[in-house]
Amino acid sequence: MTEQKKRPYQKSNNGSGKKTYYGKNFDPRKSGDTRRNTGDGVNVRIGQNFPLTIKRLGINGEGIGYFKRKIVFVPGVLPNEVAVVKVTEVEPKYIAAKVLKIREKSADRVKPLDEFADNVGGFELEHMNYSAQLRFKKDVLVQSLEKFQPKGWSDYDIRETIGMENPYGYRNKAQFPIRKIGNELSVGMYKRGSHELVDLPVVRTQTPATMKVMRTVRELLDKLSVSIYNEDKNRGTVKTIVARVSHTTGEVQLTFVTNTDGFPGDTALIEAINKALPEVTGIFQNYNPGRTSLIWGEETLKLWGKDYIEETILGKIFQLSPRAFMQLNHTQMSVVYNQALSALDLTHADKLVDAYAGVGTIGLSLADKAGEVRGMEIIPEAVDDANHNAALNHINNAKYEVGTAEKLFPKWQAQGWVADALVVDPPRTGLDTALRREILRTQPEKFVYISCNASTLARDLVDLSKAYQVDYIQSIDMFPQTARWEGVVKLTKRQK
Ligand SMILES: C[S@@+](CC[C@H](N)C(=O)[O-])C[C@H]1O[C@@H](n2cnc3c(N)ncnc32)[C@H](O)[C@@H]1O
Repeated sequence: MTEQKKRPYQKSNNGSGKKTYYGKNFDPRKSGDTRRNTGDGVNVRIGQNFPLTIKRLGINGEGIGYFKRKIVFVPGVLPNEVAVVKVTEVEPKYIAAKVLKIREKSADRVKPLDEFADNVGGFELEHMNYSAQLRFKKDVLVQSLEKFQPKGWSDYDIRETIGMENPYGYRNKAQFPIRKIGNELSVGMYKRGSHELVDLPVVRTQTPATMKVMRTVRELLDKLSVSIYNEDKNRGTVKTIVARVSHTTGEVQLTFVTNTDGFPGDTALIEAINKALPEVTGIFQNYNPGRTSLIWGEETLKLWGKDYIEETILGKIFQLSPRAFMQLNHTQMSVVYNQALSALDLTHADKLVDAYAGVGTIGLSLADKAGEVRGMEIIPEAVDDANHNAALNHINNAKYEVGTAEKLFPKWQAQGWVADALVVDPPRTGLDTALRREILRTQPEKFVYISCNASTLARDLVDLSKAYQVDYIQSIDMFPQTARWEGVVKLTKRQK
């Protein structure tokens, strides 16, 4: 088979007059062909260096500059900086590059507290001072609105991002793979764009409690010679360690994700954990065999201790089993829910729908302000937890059902249960088209959209703004030091 046939993805004229075919993973350095005319007359090759002025940050926190009018993405740089960069990827629509040297530094640049921040994912903004990070999060929203242009967007009241007093130590769950590298155990995160695991003794965005458990468990696994997963051979037992702490009680739930059904050495390990870490109140095994990009498998077994940890949110208690979803930042989660509460302005006559409910944290927190609450969620265990949490808090006016928002919302309306108020909190993909259509058809009086993706929010607002006006958008920083955005939108029905 010829080279062309193997890589039929995209064509490029490499300047020689011949057509060359490049695949997604094609590395021209290995083929000896390093020149790329990217189809727009811009000749650039992988490995080429040039100085670049950074104009702004993109939605993933990467710096954006232009090389001969072509967009260049560079992680780790800030607006107004001038950097010498080296091209790592050339694509028809963009160039990717890495920084070699920063010639002119931004006044917003700070030294990251996490020394590995430039290397592993999840710390995209740690080199930027915190007030600049908050400005960036407002800007991400503006960029998305500018791109999709929902009705009236340029007049939206976009409020200053609510940040944290201390933008560190907020992550209440650590989920770290573990591998044996040489004679050492590494527990941490993968290097950006690679499969190289970096051992992380300190991660400043994590709560100290999760890191203490992580590091102590690493030592105990080593001391007791517990079998560790070897990915190359697809053998061994412990793959991932998950530690989740309750902000309310300080209790830690510990889960070992394993490659094997059995867990040799677990009795001695549990005994040692009990002695060294009294804050661990429940230990679980989740079985997830083989090479897979999914962290969790289907089966979870309690090895020792309590079934749940308990968390309090706006005065309500929530029991969390190992797989139950809970926002990672307890402090900012309360800010988001309070924002939703004040934007909804519920009365005891209101029927409220809590769409994309997880374990019911939003609807149950708001239940005593509403007449009735119904929620839906696609994960059956989460729905069981939501109904269980309703009973635990003596909430009699809320019930949760398994199913998609796009199916159940219209079904309830058709059955005569018509919502006065709606809160949606979808995953990053945003609202399903069918749900948007149904919202436009039924137009609940009160409507709040909680979003974790400015881009899909802006897309959804193109539809929703046909019937609703956007009163304001409040960004809330749920993930300091990262580029991730979160916000609450208050929508009001347009006057006919
Ligand atoms: C961003 S989480 C929000 C969870 C919850 N509201 C909270 O604050 O913890 C989104 C939830 O939507 C659920 N989900 C995803 N697609 C859904 C759909 N089409 N209909 C209903 N729920 C869905 C996910 O399982 C997940 O629990």
